[in-house]
Order: sequence, then structure tokens, then C-alpha cells
Amino acid sequence: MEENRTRIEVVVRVRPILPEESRQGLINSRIQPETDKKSLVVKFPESKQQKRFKFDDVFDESSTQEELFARLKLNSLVKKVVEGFNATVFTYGPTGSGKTFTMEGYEYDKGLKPIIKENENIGLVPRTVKALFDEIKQSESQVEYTVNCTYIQIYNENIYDLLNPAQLTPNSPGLKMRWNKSDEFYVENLCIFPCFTYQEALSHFNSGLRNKIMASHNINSTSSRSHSIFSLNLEALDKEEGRIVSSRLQLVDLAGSEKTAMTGNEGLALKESIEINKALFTLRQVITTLAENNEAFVPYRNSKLTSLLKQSIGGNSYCLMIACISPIDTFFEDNHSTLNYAIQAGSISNIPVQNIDPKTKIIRELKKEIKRLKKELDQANSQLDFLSEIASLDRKTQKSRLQEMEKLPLKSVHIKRIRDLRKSLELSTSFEPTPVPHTAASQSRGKTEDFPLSQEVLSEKLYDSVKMIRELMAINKKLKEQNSELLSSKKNIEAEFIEIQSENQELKEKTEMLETILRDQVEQANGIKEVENLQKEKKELEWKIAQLEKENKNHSSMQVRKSEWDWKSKRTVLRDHSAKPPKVFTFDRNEGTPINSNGRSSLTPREKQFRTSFNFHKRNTSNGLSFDSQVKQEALSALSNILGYKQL
Ligand SMILES: Nc1ncnc2c1ncn2[C@@H]1O[C@H](COP(=O)(O)OP(=O)(O)OP(=O)(O)O)[C@@H](O)[C@H]1O
Repeated sequence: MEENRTRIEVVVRVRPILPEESRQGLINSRIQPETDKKSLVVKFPESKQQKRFKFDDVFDESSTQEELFARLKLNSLVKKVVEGFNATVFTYGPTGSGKTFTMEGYEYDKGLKPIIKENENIGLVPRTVKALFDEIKQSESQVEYTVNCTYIQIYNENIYDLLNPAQLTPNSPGLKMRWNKSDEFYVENLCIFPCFTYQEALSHFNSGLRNKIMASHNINSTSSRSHSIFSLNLEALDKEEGRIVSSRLQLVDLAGSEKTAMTGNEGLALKESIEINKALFTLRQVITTLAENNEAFVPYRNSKLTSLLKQSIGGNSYCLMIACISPIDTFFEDNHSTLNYAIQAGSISNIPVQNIDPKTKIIRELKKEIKRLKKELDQANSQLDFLSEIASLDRKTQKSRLQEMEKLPLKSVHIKRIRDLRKSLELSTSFEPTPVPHTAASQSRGKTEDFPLSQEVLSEKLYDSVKMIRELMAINKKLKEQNSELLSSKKNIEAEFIEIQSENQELKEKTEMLETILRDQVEQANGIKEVENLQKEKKELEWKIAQLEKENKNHSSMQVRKSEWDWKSKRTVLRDHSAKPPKVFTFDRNEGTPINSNGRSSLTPREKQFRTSFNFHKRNTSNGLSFDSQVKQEALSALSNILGYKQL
């Protein structure tokens, strides 16, 4: 893994005062970019003090889009992306400070749709995308690149795919964010579009822009209501080395921080404002935490924006922050705070990492090792050939060949051997040669020929050569062992990789299962609450019914007493005014009807009918319960049915 710690690069851009602002007589008397193009001075008239802020670059009101692109060295950043490093460029600042102008550079019509025109104002996104494709064109021919793009917006803390209009419906809950094994968050089910040319990539960017949510408020007539991230994902396959490198370039236009009193936002716009400020608050928390203490817990997960920018801020990417400033004094507080956060961001370190596919990385190292071993083997073989050739030569030629061999680019140990060999050869020439019997062959070479090496010296040389061959063979064996060790470690890593993948899959499934259980539990909890409410309602009804019953009882006893009184008073009347002997009536307790001595009712049919209807509440029902009890029974059974219980 190639590793180099690098700071987040931070630049500041101060936009010009807009014609509308000039008309209103608004001025900038407090923020002054310095001529060194690296710092700006902020004035505090209340305390008569001023403060200098230093950045990697400072762009004043007169800076053009072209100048910005050139001075930001985005060509170099793009080169890093092509080499396999991730990179992020993001704009930060209050609403109306020029973030969208810096990134897109397009004008917007009254319907808040971009007017796509390629002129000198085009922003960093089109320029950077072009630079990326140019860089790819210039890269080595054996490397094959594939590029694809995605474009998302985070609106009201939901993620939407700007390249998938079907998903941009008003009540859409947005896309889910997931976490992968490389400690990165990613958006699930995003539309990915392959791009073969700069024009293709740009046309996807432009069509995404048309789907972006924009609105107008007091400060900015074309205000972005969401944070948008345009990503270009690269994969480079080196056909010779078989190596795969992947990387990502993220171009981020953040929504601006807003003061509702100044924007005059209400209703939906106010909700948008709150969500924008919440996400930016988390971003500031992340920046402050990282700037103050790299070891502390960083609250990336507190917002979708910071989760997705995790690797860009304090992670494994190259990162460039463009802090935008609207110069007029009205926005002084926001500008001052933006500069403070920009300073903090500038002290955060990232560790950009080249994203080489782990398998291809091992293969690449093994291939390199094999190449080196082959080279050594070739050298050893050529030495062997040389030595055996030398052994067959006359002494003079042996000497000159050994001298030649010393000049070869061999390992020092071999050169030392050759040197020893030559020295011993020289030594042997200073001794009297051992008489060697003249053979026919020696006679044919003539008398002027040098003496060949003595048997003793030759056997010594041979012994040395054999020793050297053995050593070389041992080295060769060792290298082979190392090679097979590397191969087996590669296999282990591959097996481990498969195991991790299956573990990951298992974890994913478990997470999904837990999510389902959680959802069920929430639903169950809602159900229980409903049952509890109904039970409460049932109790109240039972209580009311009991009250009613009580009242009814009182009422009926009063009726009985009233009937008795009526009857008594009637009897009194009968006694007082009838000349006939008084009739004796008994009182039927069930019916409350007076009966005569024959046991018949003393009432006329009309009286009877009246009494029956008057005493309706005392009727017995078919199941032997009183009418009141039956009403109660029916109410309770209806309630039980609602609650899903059996009849009480
Ligand atoms: N460098 C510049 N030169 C000329 N005009 C600019 C420049 N920067 C910004 N503007 C203009 O200022 C206005 C506000 O800029 P812009 O919409 O880019 O702000 P913003 O920071 O993206 O705001 P928001 O956060 O509300 O989306 C626009 O009309 C834009 O054209």
C-alpha cells in the first residue's frame, strides 16, 4: 500500500459584489484579499483590530473561472485520480456566496432550470471532467480505462438519484445508504452511467442539474436546496501487468448555510433551511473534531452528507475545499465563520491510498520477483558457461577472459570469485610449470604456445567452480522456495478474501433480518397500544353501563313505589266515594297490576296496554336476563369483537 499523508488543501474565493447589491448601496469594508494571493485581512472596526487569514490560495473578486481552474492545479489532482487515488473537490460557504457558480458556472432561467452554454464562465465541474478524459487519453497504451458516473442530491436528509427521474417523485423516501467492508458508505441502487467521452459525462451532469431542487429567496434568487455530489468512478486495467486500479473523483456543491431571518424562508423552504443547517452543523463538528484531535470520535454518522464524505475529510482521499465568501458587510458574520472553519479544515490530514485490487497487487509482486529470479538464473548460467569455456582454454586466453568477466555487471560475490580465480591463475604462472607429457595434440599446437595450467591448479579451479555452482544452485533453490512461499501466501490471502466476503454477506443478511424484526416490533408495539386504548375504552363503557344500570334500578324502584302510591290513593278514593262495599285488591309484584278477588286483573285492556309499555324496563327477555342486562351484554360482546377476544 502506497501511503503519503497530506493536508486538505483550502482556498478562498471572494465573489464580486452583484449589480443588485450595488444598486442597494451595499459595500465591502471589512474583507480584503492581499496581493500575495495567499491571505486575506479581516477588519473588526468595533475593536479597531484586524486579523490575517492564510490559505493555500486566495481568489479575489476579479478572478475568472479559467484562472481559478488553472491556479487550483486541478490537472495534477486529476492525474492522481488516473493513477488510482480518490479525490474530492467541494465548495463551502453561506447561501449566495458563489458555490454553485464556482462548480457549474451556468445561468438559471426563471423556471430555475440551468441554461447550458459552454462559455468562459463554465465552472470547475465541466473543466475537471474534461481534464480527466484528456489525462486518460495521454496515459500508457497498455492501460485500459472504464469510466462511469453517478449524481446524487441530499435533500431534507434523503438521498435522491438525479440521474433517475423515476425515483424523484414527491413522496419518494429516497435511496438507502449502506456501509461496505472498506469502511465506506455508499448509496444503494444508484443508476451508474458508463462514459466513454468527456461529452457523455458532461451530458449526464447537465441532465442531473435539470433535476436538482432549486428555489429563490431574499438572498439568492437561484439557491440550491440540496447538497449535490457528482462522482466519476474509474477502473484502470494494465493489460501487461494484469493489474486493476480503481479510483473516484467526487465534485461536491454544498447547499449554503442560511439565516432564516435574512432569507425570509417559510413553510417548506424553512424546513429545507433547517435540514441544510443541520447537515452543515455536523460537517463543522467533523471538521472541528478532526482539526482538534485526530484520535477523538468523529460524528460522521450524524448526517448523510458527512457519512458520504467520510473518506474525503480525514480519510484516504486527496481533498480540496473551496470556501466561498459574499463580500458585502451584511454577511460579515457568516463570512468570518466560514474563514474560521476553512482554517480548521486546512489542518486536517488525509492519507491518500492507491486503490490497487488486492489480488492483482499480489500477482504484480510475484511477477516482479519471478523476473528478478530469472535474471539471476540467467547470470548464473552464463557464468557456468563461461567457467567451463575457460577451463578448456590456454592460460593466456584464460587470463584475458577472466579480466573481461570482472567487468560484467555481476553480483559482488561472483566478481570476487572471478578475481580470486584470476589471481590464482597469475600465481600459478610464477611457478615452474609441471612437466606435462607432450601429447599429439600439444605438439600440433606448436612450441610457441603458453603452458596450459598445471593439473594441481586446474583441479583447484575446478573445485572452486563446482563450489560456486553449488552456491548458485543453493541460491536458486532458496529463490524458488521464496517464490512458492509467495504463491502459497497469495492463495491464503485469496481464501481469506473469500471467507471475509461470505462473512460480510452473512452480516448483511443478519442486518436485514434485524431490520425486519425491528420493523415487526414497531408494528407490534403500535398494535399493543391500539389494544390498550380499546381496553381503556371498554372499561369506560363498562363503567357507564354500570352507572346506567344503577340509575335504572333506582328508577324502577321509584316506579314500583309510585304505582303503590297510585294504587293506595285509588283505593282511598274508592273507599270514600263508593256506596258499594269496598273491593279488596292485591298487588301483583311482578306486573305492578292490581288484581281482584277472582285473581283477574282489575284493569281495563287500555290500562293494561299502557302499563305494559310503561314498565318496559322490567320485561324479562328470552334468555332470562332483564332488558338492561341484555343491552349491557350486547355492548360488551360488541367491544370484545372489536378487541378480537371471544365473547365475555
Ligand atoms: N465569481 C462570480 N462572478 C459573477 N457572479 C457570481 C460569482 N459568484 C457568484 N455569482 C453570482 O452570485 C449569485 C449567487 O451565487 P450562487 O448561486 O453560486 O451562490 P451559492 O453559494 O451557490 O448559493 P446557495 O447556497 O444558495 O445555492 C448568482 O447569481 C451567481 O451568478
